[in-house]
Order: sequence, then C-alpha cells, then structure tokens
Amino acid sequence: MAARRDDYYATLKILLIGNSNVGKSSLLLRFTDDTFLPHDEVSATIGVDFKVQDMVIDDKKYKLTIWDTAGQERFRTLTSSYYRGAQGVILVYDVSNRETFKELDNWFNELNTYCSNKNVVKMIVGNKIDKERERVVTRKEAENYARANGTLFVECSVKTRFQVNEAFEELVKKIIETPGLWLKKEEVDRIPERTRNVSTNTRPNYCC
Ligand SMILES: Nc1nc2c(ncn2[C@@H]2O[C@H](COP(=O)(O)OP(=O)(O)OP(=O)(O)O)[C@@H](O)[C@H]2O)c(=O)[nH]1
Repeated sequence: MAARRDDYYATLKILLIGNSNVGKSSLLLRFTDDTFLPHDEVSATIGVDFKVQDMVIDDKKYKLTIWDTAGQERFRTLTSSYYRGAQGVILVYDVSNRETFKELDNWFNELNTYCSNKNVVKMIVGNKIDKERERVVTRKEAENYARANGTLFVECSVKTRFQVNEAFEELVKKIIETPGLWLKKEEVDRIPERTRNVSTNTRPNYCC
C-alpha cells in the first residue's frame, strides 16, 4: 500500500558539514528542489539553514530534516546544537581541492566531539566530479580514507545531478537498518510531549 501524504513512519535528521565552498548548500538545493544556482547567485551559509524533504523507502514515508551548516569558521555558532539528535552526517569535500579533503580529519574531530551517539551514520561525499580535469583527489584515495574511518562513500556532481539522490538514499537506508538510532512515529507519540526532542523526534536519550 502506498504511504499517505501525512503519514510519516519516522522523522530523521541529517547534517551537512565540510569546508566552505565544497557545495553543501548546492547539494541540499539539488536534492530538495532539483536546482543548481550559478556561481554569482550563491552566497556563503551563515550559521545554519535547513530544509525538509520526504523520502519513500519500502512503501514507508520518511521525513528528512536536512541541516546545512556554514563551512566558514566565522559563521559557525552553537555548533554543538547542530549535532543534537542527528542520525546521519554527510561530510562533503571538493575533489578539485585537496585542502577540503585534508580538512576532513578536523570535521571528524568536531563530529566526534559533539556527537556522542556512536551509531550515527556517516557518509563522505566527494563533490564536483564534473571538474574531472581539475581533480586532485582520486577516487581510490578517498575510498581508502572512508574505509579507514568506517563511513559510507559517494562521489557526485551537484552540477550534473550525478549520484546526488543516490547518496541521500544510501544514507537513509543505512540509518533505517541501524537499530536504536531512530524511532517510529507511533513510538515517538508514546513519549510524553514535554520530554520529546521536538526538532528531531528521536528518543531523548539518543540525542547526540
Ligand atoms: N563545478 C561544480 N561546481 C559546484 C558544484 N557544486 C557546487 N558548486 C559550486 O561551488 C560553489 C560553492 O557552493 P556552495 O553550495 O555555496 O558551498 P558551501 O559548501 O555550501 O559553502 P558555505 O556555505 O560557505 O559553507 C558555488 O559556486 C557552486 O555553484 C558541482 O558539483 N560542480
């Protein structure tokens, strides 16, 4: 039976992190609105932004709240709150900019500092593979790094759409199959309202 429109099986929180200019906001916009803004229409994220997107998997409808954080240090505030209740974190780098790949270590440090839930699903996304001639990080190298850090890995191009939806689908499927990381809506409904984490609908003691 097809899922009804207002009938969410669960609400999941996904966070986008990574250096400035790697394409986090563009990735989110491509996924939610299938839009790609030209260079002169894009501005740096200040603080945090988020969008909501439905995803149906196995006839069950999930509500994804996807948080897009600022890559620039000076625009980051209340960092710990971004991570609270996240079930999935996407670490984005730019395949044509080695610095953004090297900085993944620092993003992992931040993630491990603020996200105490060891089950949170992590995915590394190498963006801008349309810039093949400018590529400086090989697929193999990034795959090895992802494997060493126990994360999922996808290369994509937000510009061409290549592997954008697939990345989110893979992440969400992994979250769904990770026990204890999320609650079905009916389970959330049984938790007294005052103790619920309203923004994420996750079990309060599972918040990061
Ligand atoms: N060629 C190419 N350019 C891209 C791609 N994705 C994003 N861009 C461009 O990269 C630039 C930065 O994109 P943003 O989405 O603003 O980057 P961000 O990571 O959100 O940056 P902050 O908000 O500062 O953290 C923009 O000019 C985008 O148009 C891609 O797949 N290919």
